[in-house]
Amino acid sequence: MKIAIGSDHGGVNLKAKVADHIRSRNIELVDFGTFNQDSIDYPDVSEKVGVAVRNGEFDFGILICGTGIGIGIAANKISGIRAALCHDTFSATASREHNDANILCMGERVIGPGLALDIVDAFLAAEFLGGRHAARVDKINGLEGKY
Ligand SMILES: O=C[C@H](O)[C@H](O)[C@H](O)COP(=O)(O)O
Repeated sequence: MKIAIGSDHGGVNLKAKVADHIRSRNIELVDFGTFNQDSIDYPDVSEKVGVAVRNGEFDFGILICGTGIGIGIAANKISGIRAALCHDTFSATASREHNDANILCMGERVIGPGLALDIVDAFLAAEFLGGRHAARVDKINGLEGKY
C-alpha cells in the first residue's frame, strides 16, 4: 500500500503524527507538505495530493487542515477523487465500505491525535463492499462534469 499525505499550516502538527504512525506500520508514505507553520492555502495541497491519487500513483490520500473541511472540498473538485471528512471511526470505515473514499480528511483543530490515528487505521483496514454501493459510486462519477 502507498499513501500520499498533505496538510496546510492548520494541520501540520497532526500530519506529522499521522505520518509517523503510518511509517511505523511499514506503509509507504510520501509527504507533500506543508512542513512548517507558515500560512499557506489548503487548495494547493489538495491539488497536489488529489492529482497524485487520481493518477494512480497512490492507493489513498490523507489531507489535514484546521477543520478538514476546506481541504476536502477542494480535493473533491478533482475528478476521480472521493474525499471523506471523518472525525469518528464508524464514518472512516463506512467511507471505504460504502463510498469507496480514496482520500481521508481530518481537522487538527477538531480532534486529538489519539482519535485521529484510530481513524486512520479504520480507514486503511476497511474495503469497499461493492454491490449496491458500486451503483451509487457510479452515479457519483456520473455527476462529474455534468453541471
Ligand atoms: O477549511 C479550512 C481549514 O480549516 C484551514 O486550515 C483554515 O481555514 C486556516 O485558517 P487560518 O488561515 O486562520 O489559520
